[in-house]
Amino acid sequence: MASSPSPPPCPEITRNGNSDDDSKEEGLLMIDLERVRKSLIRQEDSIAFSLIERAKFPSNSSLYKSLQIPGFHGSLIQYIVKETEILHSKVGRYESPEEHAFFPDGLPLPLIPCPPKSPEFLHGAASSININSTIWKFYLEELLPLFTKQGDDAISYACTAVCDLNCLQALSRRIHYGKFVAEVKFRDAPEEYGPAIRAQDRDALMKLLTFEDVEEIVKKRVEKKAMIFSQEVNLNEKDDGDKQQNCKIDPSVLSRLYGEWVMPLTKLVQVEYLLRRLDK
Ligand SMILES: C=C(O[C@@H]1C=C(C(=O)O)C=C[C@H]1O)C(=O)O
Repeated sequence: MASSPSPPPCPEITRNGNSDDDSKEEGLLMIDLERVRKSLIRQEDSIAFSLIERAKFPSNSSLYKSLQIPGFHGSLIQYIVKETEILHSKVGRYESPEEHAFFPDGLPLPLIPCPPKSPEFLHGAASSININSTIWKFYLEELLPLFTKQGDDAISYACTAVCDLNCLQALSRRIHYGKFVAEVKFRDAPEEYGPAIRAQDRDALMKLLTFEDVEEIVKKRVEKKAMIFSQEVNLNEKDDGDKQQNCKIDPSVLSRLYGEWVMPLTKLVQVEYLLRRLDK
């Protein structure tokens, strides 16, 4: 990945995190966790819509098989994602600590000027955490078969791949947002996290950062969002029919996606980040 200039901080968080007034800081950091959670809630919309868009196309499995492209070894999806990331890197996408490439090796530096440096919100170790290879694998192998119809239309591979790219990027952004979640949790209670970090105790960290009641709410909310966002909208109420049946995507897939992958992987990112949070 491009190494300079250094990434800008998350603007929402830094505004409050820069306070040097200790008496105010505690209250502000509580707000920060709320802000971070708000961002996660907004990202649910992006994930739900990206899956609904991908569900327009059949599985189109040829897209994921190796094929002959001059100068490239791999599948069409790999080619499209890799080339897109090269372009995005040239315009500074990966200078943001919220963005992570699926093919980070050898990305070009930005060709355009980047915003001026400001203090970073995350610990420097954050940039070494990238679990996109895990996200890539579960998305292609386990998630796609759950919400796409089996079949190959032979004509819309490129459009299908663009939808896959949007899904992958939305999932990656959400899961790696765990770095920000972990940072605000640490700043909020360094005395609780400190001993577990020094002992490099993964289980203790996982316990500290887990809120099961929040996770249950998240699963219910994403299922409801999937149902509302993917309904056919009719102006005549009598044409509404069975709302659940007319969905473009099975709403329970969203709840499963969050329960089995998104939240466990967000927590994995949080643990990985915290383990390095006190590194010098
Ligand atoms: C993200 C948080 O940390 C954990 C992970 C969650 C998630 O990924 O949605 C939800 C609750 C927590 O167990 C949080 O506390 O909001």
